[in-house]
Amino acid sequence: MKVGILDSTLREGEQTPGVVFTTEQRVEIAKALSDLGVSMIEAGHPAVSPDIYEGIKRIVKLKREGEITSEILGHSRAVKRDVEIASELEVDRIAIFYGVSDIHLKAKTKTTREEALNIIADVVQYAKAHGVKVRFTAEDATRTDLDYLVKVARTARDAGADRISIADTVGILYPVKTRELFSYLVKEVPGVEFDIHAHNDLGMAVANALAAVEGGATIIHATVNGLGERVGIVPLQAVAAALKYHFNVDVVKLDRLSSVASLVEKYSGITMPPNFPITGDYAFVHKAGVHVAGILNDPRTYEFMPPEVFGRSRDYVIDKYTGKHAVKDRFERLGVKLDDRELEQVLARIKSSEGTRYFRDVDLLEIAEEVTGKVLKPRPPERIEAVVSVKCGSNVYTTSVTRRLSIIPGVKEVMEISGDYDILVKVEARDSAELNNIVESIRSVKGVESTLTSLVLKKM
Ligand SMILES: CC(=O)SCCNC(=O)CCNC(=O)[C@H](O)C(C)(C)COP(=O)(O)OP(=O)(O)OC[C@H]1O[C@@H](n2cnc3c(N)ncnc32)[C@H](O)[C@@H]1OP(=O)(O)O
Ligand SMILES: O=C(O)CCC(=O)C(=O)O
Ligand SMILES: [Mg+2]
Repeated sequence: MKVGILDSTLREGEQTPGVVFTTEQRVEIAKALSDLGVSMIEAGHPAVSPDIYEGIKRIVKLKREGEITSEILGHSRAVKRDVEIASELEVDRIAIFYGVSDIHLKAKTKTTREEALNIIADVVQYAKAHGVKVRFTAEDATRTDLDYLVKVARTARDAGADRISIADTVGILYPVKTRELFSYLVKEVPGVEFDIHAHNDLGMAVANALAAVEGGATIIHATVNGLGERVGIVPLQAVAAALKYHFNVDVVKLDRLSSVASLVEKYSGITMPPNFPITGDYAFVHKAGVHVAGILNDPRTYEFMPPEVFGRSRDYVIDKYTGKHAVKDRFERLGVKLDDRELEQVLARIKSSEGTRYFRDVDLLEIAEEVTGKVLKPRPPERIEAVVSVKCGSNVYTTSVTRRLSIIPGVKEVMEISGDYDILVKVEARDSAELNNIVESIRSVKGVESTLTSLVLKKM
């Protein structure tokens, strides 16, 4: 199967409310995406602002120096000045978009269908005359009259575009319809390749992307963590995993997805929910007793692929949903031997402790000590705990920083305090690399001026 990823974190992703990348961040993200192995990077729309222009310039330089290998694209309206700005940067490809549904023609560009075809042909030819590859994007394609959409695609092709992006701009497709649409376009407009740009308004973007590929699309647009206008587009990590699972295609280096996701989380300020596919904190964490008993025998019972493929590891949590197999395993890992009767008693205590969200190892040891009447061997904590003191900038509303800090994964408690620092954050991490990521996330919150991190060495 021929399919690649166009990553649009730097263009569509930066259209997420509240997200702005600095030039440095843009370059760092582009480098990380290239190292990840995406085929194309939509690096931004250079006519939008001087910093985007500068960022793309530096990305193109890295491409020339061999530091970046993905194809670099600049976005552009069907406006000659936009094309000139993109082509002076010597990007590999200019992606020219034009809204082609009647709604867009009427409300935005105020053109007739015929006029729009002329504009598209004219601007695509103009870009080609600058010696650059051209993708034409039919914006709002999925609400466009199908016969007219075919005319648009043929016009762009005849003017020199070798790729056409079919944009589901308001995210209304569903998979069967998507496959039919792409099969039809591939048949009706030979001589070009198609991209799918799927928005996630109805939560079907990944499914639509796969359906488009079945219909003949060869490039999927995605963003890291699914960033983009409104609710965003196809999340890179989910679609990459789906392509691996269903078609055994490696579109990126899967074991690097997590680190790129963390990087974009840090720079975008948009935190991944813990239940986010593949790279969310809970993507490979199990809970129900039946599930844990299953995975202890064979992880395939409740995992579609091993977490190690994605550079992650498996875990399970203990609360009232737990069963004897999980508790037994947890105590074995802690090096504590309990007989069946003791395990049953521990389990009964866990189940009757209303409202407890997690039983950490230290809590389990405490219960086991009560049940057995023995002092059990204390052991070093298997998770690193730390306290991060945070100083806010002047004129910053501390409570708004507190709120933002409290949703960072790994943050367990946030307190506003008096004294040299303004906020105290208790964090918990699996290892020092994860602790470092959490502290970096704290430092990137708007309003945080400085931090001081203290490791917890012993707790009584
Ligand atoms: C679905 C998508 O996400 S497509 C990508 C959208 N990307 C962007 O909007 C990038 C960020 N945008 C910007 O920085 C600005 O909107 C700019 C620089 C592009 C244009 O700014 P301005 O000239 O101030 O115009 P403004 O944004 O208010 O309005 C858009 C104008 O572009 C026109 N336009 C919109 N789309 C297109 C297009 N694809 N081709 C040509 N003209 C277009 C509109 O008709 C309107 O023209 P008007 O000034 O004659 O009324
Ligand atoms: O250029 C594209 O492929 C897509 C443009 C866009 O972001 C959209 O229509 O949603
Ligand atoms: Mg879009």
